[in-house]
Amino acid sequence: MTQQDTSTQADARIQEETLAEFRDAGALLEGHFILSSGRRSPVFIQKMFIFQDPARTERVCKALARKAEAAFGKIDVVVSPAVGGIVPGYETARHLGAKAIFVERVEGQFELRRGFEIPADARVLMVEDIITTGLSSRECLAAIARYSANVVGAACLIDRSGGKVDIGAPLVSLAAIEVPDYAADQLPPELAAIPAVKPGSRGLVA
Ligand SMILES: O=P(O)(O)OC[C@H]1O[C@H](OP(=O)(O)OP(=O)(O)O)[C@H](O)[C@@H]1O
Ligand SMILES: O=C(O)c1cc(=O)[nH]c(=O)[nH]1
Ligand SMILES: [Mg+2]
Repeated sequence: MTQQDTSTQADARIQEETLAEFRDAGALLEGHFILSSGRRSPVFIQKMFIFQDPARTERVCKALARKAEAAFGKIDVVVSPAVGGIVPGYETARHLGAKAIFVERVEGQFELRRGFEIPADARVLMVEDIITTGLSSRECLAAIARYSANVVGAACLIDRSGGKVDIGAPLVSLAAIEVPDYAADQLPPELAAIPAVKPGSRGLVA
């Protein structure tokens, strides 16, 4: 067996364990969901059902830290997009021995606030919770780029594009699965028949 076979098997095991954590947490929801990108899906991965359980969060983020470290080496600073990225960013940073900071939306645009800074020589990892189209990740990376930071890679818990998305930085995920989503004006009839809900925070007004 080659080294590549061994790492493919390890990745498959990590993917199974990660999906089992989400399933056991009741985080794999079915219905009609409006995603952050505006696309619609019959499936929503409610990551907060993982993050409300510190022990479960520790297990998945420890695995993400090990995978990110193997791919990108030493990390000094983890930057995550609020809201969903804050908890996994912090917990992954804890296992990497790195700092954890986040960008948040100010009039719709991600910015570093609260006095957060990225040292010029820091090796930065962007940590997302779930990636669908990669829009939020690209916006987060664009915000980080304004600080001339050295982004060495990105990591997420679940990549819903099945590994197809290009966020403009090398990406590792614990699980890469293809989940269907549709343009709002191209809904299959069974989805159109269900009232839509929007669980995420993009575009929320107080
Ligand atoms: O790859 P994308 O198409 O951008 O979708 C994924 C993004 O959607 C969710 O965030 P959302 O904006 O819904 O808000 P949240 O972080 O508060 O959950 C999730 O946390 C990712 O940031
Ligand atoms: O695309 C999204 O907005 C999205 C999908 C998903 O399954 N979970 C989530 O938190 N966001
Ligand atoms: Mg988010």
